Amino acid sequence: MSQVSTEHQEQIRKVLQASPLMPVITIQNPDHALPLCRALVEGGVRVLEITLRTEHGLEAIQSVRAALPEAIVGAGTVTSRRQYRQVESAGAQFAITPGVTEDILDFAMTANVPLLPGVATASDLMLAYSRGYRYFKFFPAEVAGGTRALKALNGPFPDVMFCPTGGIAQDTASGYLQESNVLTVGGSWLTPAESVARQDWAAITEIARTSLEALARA
Ligand SMILES: O=C(O)C(=O)C[C@H](O)[C@H](O)COP(=O)(O)O
Repeated sequence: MSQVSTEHQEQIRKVLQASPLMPVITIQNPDHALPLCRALVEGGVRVLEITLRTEHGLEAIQSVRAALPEAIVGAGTVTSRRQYRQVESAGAQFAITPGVTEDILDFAMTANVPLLPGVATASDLMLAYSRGYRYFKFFPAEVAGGTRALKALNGPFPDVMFCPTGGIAQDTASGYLQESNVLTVGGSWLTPAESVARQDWAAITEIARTSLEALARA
């Protein structure tokens, strides 16, 4: 079986180590992409997951990459080869899938940018682990067992590290980060829809800053 390159795995490790928080960003209005991402970076959070949940995702990746060189931009909700190629062309520095298929795991090995595959079960993990993947998004984290599931998965897979995402909030993030197999935590709580709709970028910066401060105290 083909194996993912150590270079791709190194790149993903560096991304996950660059920030304890990874905001999950869904762009409803293309004009919001840049000020929103700038606000997060100003608050100290520079690894960003911009999802393809809306039609504005690709354009947002492109504009943020061009205007915010200090940010590390990943593309989320990638579920097909076609989308993988599109996010690479838009300039994404890594891709994230909510789950795994053999097809996407194999395709990602041949791609230019590395994949952070999403897993929810030991079976998902085995599919990717056998191909050399060691870094994963754990999704949907809260409903798939939260920190107890991560502790349990650490038994059979002690050399695997996670970015849990899904249902995590500011006050539960630190509990996840205390797990030995968690490098960073993802979520949409860093970009509340009401603040974005009001274009209250100062509030976004403040949430990023206070979330980081809370982790530093924990
Ligand atoms: O869109 C995707 O590709 C996903 O994998 C799902 C998101 O990462 C989570 O749904 C975010 O979870 P919340 O923080 O609970 O909003």
